[in-house]
Amino acid sequence: MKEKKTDMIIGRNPVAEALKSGREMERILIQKGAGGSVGKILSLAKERGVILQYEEKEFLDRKAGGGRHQGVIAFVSAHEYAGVEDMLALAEKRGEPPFLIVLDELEDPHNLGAVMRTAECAGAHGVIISRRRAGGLTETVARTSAGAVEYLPCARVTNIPRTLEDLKKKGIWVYACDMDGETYWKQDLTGPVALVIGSEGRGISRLAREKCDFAVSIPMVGKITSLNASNAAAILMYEVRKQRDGK
Ligand SMILES: C[S@@+](CC[C@H](N)C(=O)[O-])C[C@H]1O[C@@H](n2cnc3c(N)ncnc32)[C@H](O)[C@@H]1O
Repeated sequence: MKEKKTDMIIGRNPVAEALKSGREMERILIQKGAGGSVGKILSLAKERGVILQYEEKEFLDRKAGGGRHQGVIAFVSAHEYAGVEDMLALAEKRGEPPFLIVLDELEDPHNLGAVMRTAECAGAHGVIISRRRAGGLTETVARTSAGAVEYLPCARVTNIPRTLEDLKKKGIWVYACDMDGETYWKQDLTGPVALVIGSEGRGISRLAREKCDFAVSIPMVGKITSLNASNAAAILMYEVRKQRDGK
């Protein structure tokens, strides 16, 4: 029989968001005596009939590999990745031009989590990551995203340049986010857009860059040569939001 894959979700906020999103949940470990916002998690879990298992702090520490669990750990079915088609369908359902983020082999799970969080808040329709380098939607990503992974479609693709080519064929304008580009507020980002963000060390690969229609840049006036990838992504995603909201 095929074994069902499970993931752990650690911490109050991510577990609460997973419960609210309706994600299939096997059980939740609760630290004995934990109070405060745990009450909300308990009522959400009871509403959904999720099994609650009360344990001592040391037990949760062992499971989480440390004390960062805030008294709550959930076991959920492994994350299912979306396809680019699901993102386009979501855009259509919302009656909006597609708004996608493509991460060209970002490596730091904290950056991926932060991008997922901002993308969800800014109303993007999905984040596309590379199967080759990115570690996927791990527990660290889920926690850093503050639960955004529960709501925002994420697709894993084997070849980013080919994916960019496919997006262009679907009428989406592909923007390389790069230090060497046109100042971002001078660009019209109101149409169907995919923002490509490069990796922490290498930036956007040459092959991916060649597939981009435009390059957008956030002006750099200090001595440091680039912004953190998730910060750059956040600025550009909110420029799309601002332009789309007509402000
Ligand atoms: C840490 S930077 C990569 C730096 C890398 N050493 C390079 O030279 O490309 C990670 C990514 O964040 C985005 N980024 C950082 N600063 C940016 C800026 N000023 N304008 C546009 N995108 C930027 C780009 O997508 C970049 O590839």
